[in-house]
Amino acid sequence: MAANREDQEENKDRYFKAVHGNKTLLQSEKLYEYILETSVYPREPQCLKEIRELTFKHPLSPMMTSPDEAQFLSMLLKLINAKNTMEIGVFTGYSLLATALAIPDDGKILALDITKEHYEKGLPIIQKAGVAHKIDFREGPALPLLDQLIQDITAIFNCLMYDQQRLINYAKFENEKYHGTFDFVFVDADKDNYVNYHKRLIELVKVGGVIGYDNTLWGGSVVAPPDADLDEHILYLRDFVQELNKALAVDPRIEICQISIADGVTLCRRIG
Ligand SMILES: C[S@@+](CC[C@H](N)C(=O)[O-])C[C@H]1O[C@@H](n2cnc3c(N)ncnc32)[C@H](O)[C@@H]1O
Repeated sequence: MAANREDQEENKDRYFKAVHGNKTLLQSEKLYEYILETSVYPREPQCLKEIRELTFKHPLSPMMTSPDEAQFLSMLLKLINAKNTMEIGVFTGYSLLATALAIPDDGKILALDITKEHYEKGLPIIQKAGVAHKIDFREGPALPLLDQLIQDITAIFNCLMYDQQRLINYAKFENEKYHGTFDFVFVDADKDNYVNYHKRLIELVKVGGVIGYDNTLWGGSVVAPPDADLDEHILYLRDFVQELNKALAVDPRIEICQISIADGVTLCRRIG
């Protein structure tokens, strides 16, 4: 019986690690499990649970946004009344579905991912949840897609300006044109491009809007000593995450807040 209980505990531990990977910075996995079991899973909508369970079978499942972070983002979206949103890095769609559920019925999510392959796995669940109409998924590397978006917005404003230039104050319009339209942007993709994303997103998010950068503590590696024995992939991206954190800390156009949830998420509220 005792051996059985030990086996069960060991299986539980193995399951926990397989499922959650390194998705917590908490000292104790038991504490993390407590948070999930007490506050997150009992409140998790059935469709999110389905997409989570589907994703756990995927070999890349540790990439999924953690359920406690998704719950946090969902609350944040409601607090700021977000309606027009963007997500960079969709994977199977767990954080995307959490966003789609949190915004109003006429809300929008521009969802960018380099591949549609994983999104297509989660899509039937998103459709069944009745929120697919809020999602505009675009496949491709996000950086050129953002550049195109900025070009399109500029072209629309230029047309408007041409039509209306006798009626409005040109200088005022010129200032307004980049003042962004997005209430919220969640970035959870290629870390080596985060600084490049920030250069674009700061134009696209509205003043008062929020950009959330995921993985900004990068498994705690941001404070690892130079001779630490880190995985090559972690080590390579750590420099980019540190560079981003430094850049955000001194950017006068935003207020920031580093949230120590999951792998760290930095919220940036545009103020200018
Ligand atoms: C950490 S996963 C996103 C997890 C997702 N937020 C979730 O809740 O499951 C990162 C995603 O970024 C995508 N990605 C990587 N590089 C990209 C790029 N250059 N442009 C767009 N998406 C990219 C990957 O295809 C992957 O789906």
